[in-house]
Amino acid sequence: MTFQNTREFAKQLDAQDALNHYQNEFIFPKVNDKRVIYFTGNSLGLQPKNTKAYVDEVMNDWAELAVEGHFYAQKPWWDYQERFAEPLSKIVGALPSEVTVMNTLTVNLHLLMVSFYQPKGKRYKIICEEKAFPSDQYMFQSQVHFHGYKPEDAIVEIKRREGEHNIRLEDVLAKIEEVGDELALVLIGGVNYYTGQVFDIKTITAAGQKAGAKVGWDLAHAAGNIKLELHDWNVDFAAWCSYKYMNSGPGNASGIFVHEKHHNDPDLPRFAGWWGHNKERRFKMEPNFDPVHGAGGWQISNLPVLSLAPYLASVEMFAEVGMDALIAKRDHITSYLEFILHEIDKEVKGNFEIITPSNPKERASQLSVFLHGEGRSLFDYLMKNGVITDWREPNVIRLAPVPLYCSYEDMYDFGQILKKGILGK
Ligand SMILES: Cc1ncc(COP(=O)(O)O)c(C=O)c1O
Ligand SMILES: Nc1c(O)cccc1C(=O)C[C@H](N)C(=O)O
Repeated sequence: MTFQNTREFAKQLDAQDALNHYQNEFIFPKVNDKRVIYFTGNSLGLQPKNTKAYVDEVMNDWAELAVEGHFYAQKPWWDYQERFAEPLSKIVGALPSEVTVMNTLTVNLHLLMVSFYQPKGKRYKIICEEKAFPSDQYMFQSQVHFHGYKPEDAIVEIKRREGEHNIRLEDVLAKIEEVGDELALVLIGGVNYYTGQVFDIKTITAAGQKAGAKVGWDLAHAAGNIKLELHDWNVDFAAWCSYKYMNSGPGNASGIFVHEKHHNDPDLPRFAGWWGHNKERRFKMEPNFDPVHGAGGWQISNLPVLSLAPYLASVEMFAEVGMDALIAKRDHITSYLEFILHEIDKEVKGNFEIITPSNPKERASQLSVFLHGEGRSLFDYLMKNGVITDWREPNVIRLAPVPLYCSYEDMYDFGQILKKGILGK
């Protein structure tokens, strides 16, 4: 399709967009009395209008039933997490028994590393991506320390080549081969938070496992954003947060995936708690731990139902929309945004550099743009004029045109505001 940088054209695309009406299901902040153009769903998704009803339901049940709500609430609290199995398994391409919701992302990755990072003899190294999200870097450092290794020896980063912004698949595979029988774990962000690069999860997982390692994924920027087939790709484990593309609210609960092949492994260590104990016998208060079969066996504490309520509202919306429809719009609107950026760049004789891969197979709902020659004042101008984006040092803005609530007209409007911000200076 040949794109045009006009309002009429953008409106035409909106009129043809089957997901366009979903923007009415969300609450947008306002700037200058106008709803904002929201590009930061990769950091914190917008609040869906129906979320409040899910939270109110728990609040009302708590008020009316108090402790009895565990068993007699409209959605009883004691097995509230089971409502996620079906819809969430579809979002991440898993069997229902392979997923559950609990804790928060970094905590879950630590807990999964208890099971899947078991350094022994010469096999103790972890491969991760260079400049992983800082929380992951701190996690790797503290995990290898905990096991008595030195981070500079045990953590192997896959580097970008000189002058390149993204990591090449061939370099990941070469590094796995090079580390070989010293490799205990590969753990990478499925979508890089800074560049938006999507990794080839299937190929990397197979290569890591061929080298004798376990392979896990941090799917913070992937869940609800890219097509995942975690079961078929034979991924050992994964975890994600729910507050970005899945719109569940600040700091909210995480999801985990543990492949079926590990469900009956008696030698797998894990940190246990009563919510991972045999569901039928949980309240018998027995002394010996008998894990729930499946990912549920990794649960520890009873559930933060108030934080799961918005997440449940979200997964039900995703089940209704379906990942295929979301992804079709995601690719189209991201390409339209890319086109707008190129057009404005020409008009202002600028020097924008989109550091996200241009190949649609290697990117999802994010374009990260190096604004050479521009400073933070441009970002401030955008924010003051109703474009919510984020700024990452040295001068990259990240733009996530989330398909559930961004419109093509938003992309056009953004281009006009950007142009004014640059030429008006
Ligand atoms: C890739 C990645 N990993 C980990 C985190 C940290 O998540 P949390 O604070 O929920 O543990 C984030 C975002 O905050 C992230 O983008
Ligand atoms: N969770 C966040 C927060 O509480 C404050 C600021 C940012 C965040 C984020 O989630 C950042 C996000 N992981 C990122 O990709 O930058």
